[in-house]
Amino acid sequence: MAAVSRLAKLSSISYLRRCLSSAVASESNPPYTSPFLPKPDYNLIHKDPKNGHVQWVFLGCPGVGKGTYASRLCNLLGVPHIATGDLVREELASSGPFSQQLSEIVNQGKLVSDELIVSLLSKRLQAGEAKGESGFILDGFPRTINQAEILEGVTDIDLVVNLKLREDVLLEKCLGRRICSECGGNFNLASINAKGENGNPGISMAPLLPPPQCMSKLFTRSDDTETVVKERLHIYNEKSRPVEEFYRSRGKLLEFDLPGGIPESWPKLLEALNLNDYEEKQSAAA
Ligand SMILES: Nc1ncnc2c1ncn2[C@@H]1O[C@H](COP(=O)(O)OP(=O)(O)O)[C@@H](O)[C@H]1O
Repeated sequence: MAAVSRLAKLSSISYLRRCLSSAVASESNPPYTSPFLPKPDYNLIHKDPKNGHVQWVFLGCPGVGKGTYASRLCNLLGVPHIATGDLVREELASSGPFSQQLSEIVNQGKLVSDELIVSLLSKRLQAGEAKGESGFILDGFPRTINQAEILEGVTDIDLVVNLKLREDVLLEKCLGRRICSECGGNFNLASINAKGENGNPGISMAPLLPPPQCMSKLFTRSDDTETVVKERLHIYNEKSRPVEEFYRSRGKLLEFDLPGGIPESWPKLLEALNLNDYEEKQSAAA
């Protein structure tokens, strides 16, 4: 973005480098190893995932549920959930210097410049570092090959989860999405019953209804209209789909086809991540 100087770009990228490498290099916390690397060390994740050494990325089309599943995993593993879409919306709401430009970009379903996203992400990491955070699950970043290369230049990502769902279902989910203006909770009013097609099974998802106290405070994201969602899906295919191949070729991509709503998908995702026992132990200890 023109308003962000090249110097600011360089300093934010170097800040990202410092933050991320300090999280990786801490001696008391040896680097986390993903169970999906070519030579997996399944023990590490079961020993103490609460040590914060999770450096994961969630990829997937708009509406697939990156935020829902990434935030559940973050709660389970005790690491921060960093969603660049949330950072963009916070910046928009703050009426700061970029908010006008951002609102035009977001409401057309386009991507914000790599420069500005890296700058917002760097600020978020700086704030987290000040609070003693380590590890992360990134949701919605990287979204371009350039962003993936910047990230690769500053730290090792252990695992990239690619959530997948049919495009007709993605559209219905985005149109049904509602957010509570008070608690920030994400809900969905859509009741999805998509028939099987091309040899693939049908898919059903029950609505994710808000509690009664949120009902009157629900709003729809301004970019969740049919035209804008279709544009976001188009941009995903053009700019973000290549990021899947970027990680696939590095042996870091875990493909996960969502079998249904949260009740069906969450246990299967934990199983795919080798975390099902871990959740049971956590609940027993709680
Ligand atoms: N990594 C990124 N690069 C560029 N733009 C981004 C990025 N992350 C978020 N955005 C902007 O914020 C908007 C909302 O992002 P997000 O909440 O992740 O939505 P989605 O449901 O499309 O995954 C995007 O459409 C885009 O304009």
